[in-house]
Amino acid sequence: MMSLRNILTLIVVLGSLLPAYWMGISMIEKHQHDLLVEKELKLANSTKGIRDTVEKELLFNANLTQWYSKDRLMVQGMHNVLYSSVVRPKIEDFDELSSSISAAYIIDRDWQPMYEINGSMYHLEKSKLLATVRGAQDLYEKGLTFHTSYNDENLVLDGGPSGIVFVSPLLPYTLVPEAYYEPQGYIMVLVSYEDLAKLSRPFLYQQESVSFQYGKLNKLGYNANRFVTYLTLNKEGFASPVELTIIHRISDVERNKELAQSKEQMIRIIIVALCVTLILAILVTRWLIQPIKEIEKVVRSFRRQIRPEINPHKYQFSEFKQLVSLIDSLWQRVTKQMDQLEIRNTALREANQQVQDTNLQLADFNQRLENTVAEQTAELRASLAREEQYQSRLMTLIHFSAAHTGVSYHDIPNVINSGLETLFPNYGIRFGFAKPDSQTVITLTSSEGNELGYFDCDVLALSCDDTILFELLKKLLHAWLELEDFARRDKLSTCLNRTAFDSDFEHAKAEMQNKSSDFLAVLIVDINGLKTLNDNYGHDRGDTLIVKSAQLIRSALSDRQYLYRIGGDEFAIVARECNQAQLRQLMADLARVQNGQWIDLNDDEQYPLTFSVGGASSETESLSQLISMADSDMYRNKRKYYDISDAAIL
Ligand SMILES: Nc1nc2c(ncn2[C@@H]2O[C@H](COP(=O)(O)OP(=O)(O)OP(=O)(O)O)[C@@H](O)[C@H]2O)c(=O)[nH]1
Repeated sequence: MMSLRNILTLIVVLGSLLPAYWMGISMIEKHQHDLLVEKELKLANSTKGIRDTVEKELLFNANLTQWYSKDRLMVQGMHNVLYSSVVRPKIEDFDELSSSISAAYIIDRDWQPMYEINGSMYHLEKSKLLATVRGAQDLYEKGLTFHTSYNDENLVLDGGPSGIVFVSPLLPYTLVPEAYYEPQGYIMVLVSYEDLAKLSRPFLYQQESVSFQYGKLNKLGYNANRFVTYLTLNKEGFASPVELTIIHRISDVERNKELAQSKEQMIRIIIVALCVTLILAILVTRWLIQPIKEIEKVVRSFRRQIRPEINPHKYQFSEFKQLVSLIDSLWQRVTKQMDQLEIRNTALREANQQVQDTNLQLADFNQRLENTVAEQTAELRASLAREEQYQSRLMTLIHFSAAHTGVSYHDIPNVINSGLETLFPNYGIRFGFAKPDSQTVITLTSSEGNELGYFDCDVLALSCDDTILFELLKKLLHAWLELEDFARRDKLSTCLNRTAFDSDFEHAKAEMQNKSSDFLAVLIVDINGLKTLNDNYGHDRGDTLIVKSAQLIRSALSDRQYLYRIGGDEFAIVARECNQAQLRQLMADLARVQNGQWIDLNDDEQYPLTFSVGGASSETESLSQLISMADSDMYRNKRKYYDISDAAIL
């Protein structure tokens, strides 16, 4: 932003320089115009000066010529030995009187050259000039002066080769018009153009020249560098007026140089005038802006919050004094009000700080409250989700436990495992009727001690909810499996019953056909002499025999070999992975376990516990023939038993 000081400086400087500049330009233009006029005037004056000088000189020379032609001593000296000695001094005086006479000849009445000044009589005698001037004899006899031009370099020894010639007859008489005279001789004066040009030199600039032509030349074409004037010299005693063409060759270079020098001088003067004006303008500006600078100082001081020292004598103008005084009073009022405002602001800042502190505390409290609410909400949401998931799993469990209808016994593990995968997808819990080879087996046992099935499950890995859910599942399954087991169990012997045998044997055959097991063996066991015991000691004793027989048979079996009571005193064993050799071993074991076995009838009576065993393995028999072959084998062994018994009794 421009300051008032700069604008004022600009106005003063421009206001003073611009008029001076315009005035200077106008002066230069006027001066140039004057110079051009002066140039024309000088040119005209030069030409006039040349013409006047030449005219004056020629007139002077003509006068001298005529005057000397009437000098009595010279006329007498022409043909008089006594006076002849005065001719030369006379002619020498003549030469001294005129600065422009190039040569002068004195010629006798017979046109014989006699004296010369700066000439050659020899050459004059032979020159055309002499012949020419002789031709004007009738003019001489009238006492007139003849004039012509010459162009012969030999006629003037020290001077120009061309010029004007004046010839006047030497007459001892006073001239009377229309009278005839007899010339006593002739005086011939040669004025060279070169000498006339020397006389014109003061009127010429360097590189300018002037030349002369005898007569009036009208055929000169226009040339801007040439100024032509005509001189007509008419004098009493001349045969005719002398006409001379003066050709002044002008040099514009020199004249323009003079103009340029004059213009340069004028410009210098104007520049000096402009500088002086500028200095004056600066001085005036400094004087004018002094109070403005003082006001600026005052304003800067106020801006720095410092009250300046105000000196009224530094201001030339009363307006500035009033302005500074006004600013000072305003500043005092503003300072007072600012102090009051500062006090209020301090109070407001403190109040604001308190509000901010309170707000911060509130914000902190809100934040903590929000965090607590968010945490509790998240916990609640998670709890609800867990509850929902738990309920969903419970519902799954309920649906699962309620969907037992129509499931065959051998499909039960598949159904249970499917349910386990749904309920405990992350734990890999498995269920089966066969005991797995694992460290984490959980056995499901019936209320009567029968093993209903096996879980392969790491209970410790289960979460609290999953443990509860698993226990619930176990209980539900326990009820289901116990019911199934009850249906498959013979009450008396606690062995599996005939229904279970039919089902299990069909399942075992199916496994064989699916190649999931190598061999299958079936054994038929029939108790010996049950009818006799029943008949003689009652059914209770018979039941005891059945129960103890079942216990003995079971003691000989492994985990993969199952015992079934398929008739009153008849049992069946289904043995998986059992070839012919293993079958023989099992039959041997069954024979071994019954050795020395009996039941007590009373204190001193016992009844032998024996049974006949027959078996068949799929290694040697077809599956469809296994039971009948085992049965046949058992009867064969029973007959052997009785044969041996009968033989012993007999
Ligand atoms: N105490 C008792 N007897 C039964 C039971 N079921 C069937 N019996 C009897 O068992 C007897 C079987 O007779 P048999 O087939 O001749 O058998 P056995 O007397 O052992 O003769 P062998 O088989 O040839 O050795 C019948 O008298 C049946 O009444 C039962 O649950 N309890």
